[in-house]
Amino acid sequence: MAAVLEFHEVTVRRGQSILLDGVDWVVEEDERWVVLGPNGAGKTTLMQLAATQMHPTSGTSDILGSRIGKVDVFELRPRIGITSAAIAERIPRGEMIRDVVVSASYGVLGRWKEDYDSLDHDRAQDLLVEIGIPHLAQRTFGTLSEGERKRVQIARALMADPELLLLDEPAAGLDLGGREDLVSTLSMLAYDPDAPATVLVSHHVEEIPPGFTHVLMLRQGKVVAAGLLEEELNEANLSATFGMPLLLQHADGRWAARRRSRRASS
Ligand SMILES: Nc1ncnc2c1ncn2[C@@H]1O[C@H](COP(=O)(O)OP(=O)(O)OP(=O)(O)O)[C@@H](O)[C@H]1O
Repeated sequence: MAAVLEFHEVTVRRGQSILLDGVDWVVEEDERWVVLGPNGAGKTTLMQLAATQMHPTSGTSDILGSRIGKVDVFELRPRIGITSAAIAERIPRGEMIRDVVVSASYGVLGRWKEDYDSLDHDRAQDLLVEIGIPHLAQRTFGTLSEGERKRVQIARALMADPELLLLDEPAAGLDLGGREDLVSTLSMLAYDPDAPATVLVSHHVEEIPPGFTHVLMLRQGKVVAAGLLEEELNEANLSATFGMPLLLQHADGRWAARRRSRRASS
């Protein structure tokens, strides 16, 4: 199995701050990773490296078989699908949903004068069906709920048939129903053998979709644990990652965590 992402001793420094500190990480093509960590742990920095938007200060980063720093990243980027709040902000509010999705095949945000052929439109429509929102094709982005917008972004990220899918906090800001809808969509993708290698960033174990296989846990730029979810996602690692004693439950493929009560831990 080929590695789609390979970080070796990756460190990122900005002035006196160390954003990531000696990170080793390998993602293979059939794996679905969740990256967990508290605010400021370095998750966004890690995603920027994975998206080829940043170089390590030291160490090496290989994405889709190419060493970052020695390759034209503009050739790599169309092979990577990304959803993030920053990208969502740049989607024009008056854009029709089918155009938000189809324009990803040209790597543009906001339709201009490109010609898309019927194959592109068919693929965009198929993705909207797969993500569960075909009825929104004629709506404009500005009229959608947060949960609907998140799903449009996932369809858009899949449009160019990427080899690596990066989802930066896709459930942020969703209500309970929206989160559950999104988790089940991501779970469906996780179980699809044709879906790309996927990395999902989250603050919450409740957002881990069934079918995800691996976890990377970060605290203060350092890897606390990385490996198979069933081995590495445990109370000791989660408590060390979030810096407090946590109880962790796992039932029906879903995870839940809460602070261990002081009485129970004494
Ligand atoms: N240019 C910079 N100079 C100095 N420090 C920075 C710079 N950019 C980010 N940081 C710091 O690096 C740390 C990691 O930031 P990052 O955004 O990667 O964390 P995160 O895990 O994504 O956090 P959150 O969950 O809050 O989004 C933070 O403490 C942040 O303040």
